[in-house]
Amino acid sequence: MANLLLVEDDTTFSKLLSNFLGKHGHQVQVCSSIREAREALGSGEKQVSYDVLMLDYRLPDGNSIDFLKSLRSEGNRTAAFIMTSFHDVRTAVTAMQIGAFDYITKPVNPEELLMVLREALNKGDVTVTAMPRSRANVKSEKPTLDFIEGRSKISKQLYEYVRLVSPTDMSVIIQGESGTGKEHVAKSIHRLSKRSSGPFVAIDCGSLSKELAASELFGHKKGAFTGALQDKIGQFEAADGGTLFLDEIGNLGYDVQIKLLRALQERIIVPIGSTQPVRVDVRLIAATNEDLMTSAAKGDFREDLYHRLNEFKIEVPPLRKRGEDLEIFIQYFVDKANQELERNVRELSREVMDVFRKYDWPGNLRELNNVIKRLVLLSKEEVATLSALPAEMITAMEDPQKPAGSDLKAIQESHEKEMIEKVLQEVRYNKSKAAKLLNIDRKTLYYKIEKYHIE
Ligand SMILES: Nc1ncnc2c1ncn2[C@@H]1O[C@H](COP(=O)(O)OP(=O)(O)OP(=O)(O)O)[C@@H](O)[C@H]1O
Repeated sequence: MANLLLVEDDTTFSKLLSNFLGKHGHQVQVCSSIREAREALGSGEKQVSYDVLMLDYRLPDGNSIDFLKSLRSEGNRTAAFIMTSFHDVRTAVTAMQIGAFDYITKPVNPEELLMVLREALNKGDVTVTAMPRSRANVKSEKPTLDFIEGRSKISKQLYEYVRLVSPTDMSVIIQGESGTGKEHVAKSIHRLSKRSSGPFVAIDCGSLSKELAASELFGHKKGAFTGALQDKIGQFEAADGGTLFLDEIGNLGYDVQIKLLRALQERIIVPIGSTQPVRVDVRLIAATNEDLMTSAAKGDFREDLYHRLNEFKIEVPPLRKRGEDLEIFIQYFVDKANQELERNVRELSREVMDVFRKYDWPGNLRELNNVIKRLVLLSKEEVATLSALPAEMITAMEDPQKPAGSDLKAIQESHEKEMIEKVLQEVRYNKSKAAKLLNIDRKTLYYKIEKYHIE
């Protein structure tokens, strides 16, 4: 039996859901707003712990992504998943970056809900999936080989770079949208490196609170701060002789960035509260889904650290640009889901394949994996048909405006480009004036002019 916190403002739906989950032996605390959820979670000594948080995306007093973000920054690591209507899927994708375990689309399919819940319970809280993903790795984890490279030109180039940089000791930045497989690429680099018999330690910087980040990375001495009840080894030391993978590195605070730079330059770290430097031999791989150059230009990320990390950069392409790979990945995920869920789906109907080819997969491989898992779970026959896809996905495909209108990033960028061009014309290409009017610094403006090929 699990202890669940359900935050959902649709009372009919939350009643249905809690009855259903109750029948499956779970205890459900229902709240209809963020304020109520905060009360239910308690604080300090009165903190109540839950096994899983189930959050509706839109709530009367805010959205659950911001809510989860603030919970994570307060150190709450309870496994969480978000329930959202199809139109919010992109937002849900960002939720995964901040440590939501998964998302499911509404209307919620009961079998799918139980599957996601089971997986969340198996993984436990995100201390087990994020940082401790590293702790489990401390003893030289052999990265799993359960991945495929793909055959498209862009994938071939990706793995050519991987093979090129692996044997060196260069720091690497892996850049790519959420769910494209950056961690997989990092593991491949480790596996092909001279350090492969050493540990591969992965840390999700997005789920580290500001207060705990330094201690997680560099360790601390007993009594260094309230709550430091004993000495703790940081992940840098845990990765000694191997590879340290920092996912979502852009989320590290400025102070930690300074310490990180020192660790990279001098190959020593100093645990919090200690005066004793510790020598470490670690190769660093960092992943990001934002452009660190822009963050550096904006002053959010230290430029010196950026250059130190950027000895080699690898771009992991979004799924929509991987062409023929889509089919290979579909087959791979169908086989995997058949095995996991004890199903026997041999193929996807032509209509399903059509939808898959037209869809632009904002959540990339992770989203494809999730959609296929659901499809396989709901398909009792050998051929999976449209009926097992979320209805909203099909509607979106039938809407001719959809492909052009759904890529939020593309829309944003095109607006940004238009605005920059307009302002530049207005000030007769005086870049200082333009930067002032656009409320960005000159460096960022130059960067964007280059990025958008503005003449
Ligand atoms: N080459 C691959 N072969 C098979 N599965 C893959 C491959 N790359 C990624 N995946 C699967 O896709 C999902 C996302 O991969 P991964 O976590 O590496 O992405 P990411 O880019 O690091 O995500 P995030 O930006 O959220 O940190 C995982 O379930 C992973 O197993």
